[in-house]
Amino acid sequence: MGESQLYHIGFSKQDLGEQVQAVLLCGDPQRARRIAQETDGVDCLQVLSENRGLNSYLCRLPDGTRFISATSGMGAPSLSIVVNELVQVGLHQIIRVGTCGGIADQVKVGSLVISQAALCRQGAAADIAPRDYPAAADPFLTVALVEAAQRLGLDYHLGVTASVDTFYEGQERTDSANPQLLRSLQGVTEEYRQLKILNYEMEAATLFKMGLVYGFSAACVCAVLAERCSSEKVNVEMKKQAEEGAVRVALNALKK
Ligand SMILES: O=P(O)(O)O[C@H]1O[C@H](CO)[C@@H](O)[C@H]1O
Ligand SMILES: O=c1cc[nH]c(=O)[nH]1
Repeated sequence: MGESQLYHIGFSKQDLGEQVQAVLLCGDPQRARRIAQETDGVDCLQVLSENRGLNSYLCRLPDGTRFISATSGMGAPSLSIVVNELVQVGLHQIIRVGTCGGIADQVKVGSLVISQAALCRQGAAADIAPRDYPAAADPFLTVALVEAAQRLGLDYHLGVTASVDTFYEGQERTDSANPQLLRSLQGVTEEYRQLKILNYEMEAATLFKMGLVYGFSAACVCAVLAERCSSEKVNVEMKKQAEEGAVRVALNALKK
């Protein structure tokens, strides 16, 4: 690794060559790879790094738009490191392309949630800004995602996301190694449903606070893989199709 390459993401500003501003950022490294190498209309110009499984790829769309497809890893601590380094190499626009569990009744498996803001139950975010600092997405980039979903005719919901630090306890799952939830977490999903929160995921709120504090545009589109008010299960049969919808929306929002 050369000296100017960032320690975790494993590439430097120089590796990007021409101007690149946007990143599609996924928790799953294989989703980042599929966007770059298996998506119609995406030309993968270079594997930038696979350091620590934080895969990143330099890509080009048919209209010439260059972007990076990259992995944040799961959860806010990993995302905070990757995003900090992406900003250091000059990236200004970060769209999280994730998966989530639906909370609101209308948020069904296979649909998409575009987050306008997030409830932040994330420890890492407290190292970025005070706890009460807003976790709001960039409005312009969020509208670009909404317009892309409309153009593509995909089923989407726009609203508030709950970003939490754990997939099991924090999302009120009891079918796990820890069936005994803290009293403070018992009933939290129903409380969020009543607060009109749309979905659970694990990175958006910290990304949004970082965007506002560091001065880059942040947005998030997630594919819905579970309906948490009726089940704890992730619907693996629908995963590929739902993820492809989120990827198409993000790519469509990037076009010049
Ligand atoms: O599919 P990704 O982008 O990883 O997002 C969701 O999936 C992971 C949990 O399964 C968490 O990272 C959560 O936010
Ligand atoms: O239920 C889910 C599904 C995907 N990702 C989450 O964080 N929760």
